[in-house]
Amino acid sequence: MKKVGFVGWRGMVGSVLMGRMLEENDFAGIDPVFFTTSNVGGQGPDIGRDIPALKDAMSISELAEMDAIISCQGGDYTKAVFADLRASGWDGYWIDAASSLRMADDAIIILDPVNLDVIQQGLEKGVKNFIGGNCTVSLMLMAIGGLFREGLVDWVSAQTYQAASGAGAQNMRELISQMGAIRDAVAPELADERSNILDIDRKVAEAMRSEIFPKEKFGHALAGSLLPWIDTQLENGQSREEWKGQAETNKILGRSSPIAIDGTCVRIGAMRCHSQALTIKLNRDLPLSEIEQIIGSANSWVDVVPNDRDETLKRLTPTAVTGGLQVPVGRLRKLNMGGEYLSAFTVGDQLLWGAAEPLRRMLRILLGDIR
Ligand SMILES: NC(=O)C1=CN([C@@H]2O[C@H](COP(=O)(O)OP(=O)(O)OC[C@H]3O[C@@H](n4cnc5c(N)ncnc54)[C@H](OP(=O)(O)O)[C@@H]3O)[C@@H](O)[C@H]2O)C=CC1
Ligand SMILES: N[C@@H](CC(=O)OP(=O)(O)O)C(=O)O
Repeated sequence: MKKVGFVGWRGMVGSVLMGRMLEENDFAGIDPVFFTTSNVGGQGPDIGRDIPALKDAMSISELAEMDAIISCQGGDYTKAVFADLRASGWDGYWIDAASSLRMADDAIIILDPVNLDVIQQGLEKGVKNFIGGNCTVSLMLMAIGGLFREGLVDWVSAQTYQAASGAGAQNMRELISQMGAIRDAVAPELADERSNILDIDRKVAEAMRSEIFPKEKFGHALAGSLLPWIDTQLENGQSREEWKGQAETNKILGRSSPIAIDGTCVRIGAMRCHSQALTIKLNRDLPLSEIEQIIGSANSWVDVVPNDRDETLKRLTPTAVTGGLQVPVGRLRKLNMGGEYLSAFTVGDQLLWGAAEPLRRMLRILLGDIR
């Protein structure tokens, strides 16, 4: 029985992880120990069997008793304990949803349907740090990993439509509050079918620009609008989210000669699904049917949606995809620029493949259940 410590299990990503682990009976093969930063001695989650009281997530000696630790607690927590834990001589497996350790030389970014070979080679070499990738990058690779696997990609430009969940649980709540505030600002006019739409529009804009509009978390109106900047500003003009596209994709794929990936990352008012419009420069002019076959056979979750209006609107939206592991990719067509220029649109649940799912699967890899 492997002792596995869980930190951050009651947060948003952690709760999704717990739900998936229960669905997949992942607790059966391990001896789980739950940690907390706020409620030492309290009750852990209901996993259908007795578990010890919550342990102190800041205690290096208690963490050091674990064979593996899965953290969904966030980057600040990782920065606070990881170095001290390793310095104490702890040699267990560290599996983390936070970005802090992703680009470290002694860490592998985990997305096993795409890079199981890289993970296995790392394990053979003694790598002990396995970090979940950025949600946008992971979902892009789940969608078009087949094209990378076949060596067909010259470059990718990704224009993203990212959900509120990527900014955190409180931001999801704020998005809904913003929607409510907009509706409340024009409730009488909406109830009157004869009211003037331009009056409604003016009142909505006034409400969204007003001082009392709920925007503490996002800093701006997201509902009824969009925010074309995610994460911090870099000197080269990219946002950090945009920078992650190339850096993490190439690390996940284990490439020494990087493939160029770039685009504009945009926050929109979806709840937990990130969408992306991809322009892919192929190095060969392959027939679309062959491209669809390569994309669709890359893993068990990618789902090629025919480039048909009704099918697209039924299957390729955040509403259709939310809460599911399938990663649909559609709008596949050659662009006017030429036969090597492919357009695609993909949607994925960023709390599943974008956060929790690679972590639980890494545990299964360590247990020898995924190979
Ligand atoms: N949100 C996302 O889309 C993604 C997030 N990540 C990473 O995962 C980390 C955690 O993200 P996320 O799950 O969104 O963070 P949350 O804020 O939901 O949870 C983090 C921790 O906050 C504490 N907490 C305090 N109040 C509450 C409350 N009311 N309900 C639940 N937990 C509470 C809990 O710690 P305790 O029990 O110890 O008090 C919890 O583990 C991020 O910092 C990021 O590094 C990675 C990929 C995607
Ligand atoms: N930055 C992502 C969410 C996230 O947590 O990313 P990362 O794991 O790279 O910090 C978003 O806002 O949608």
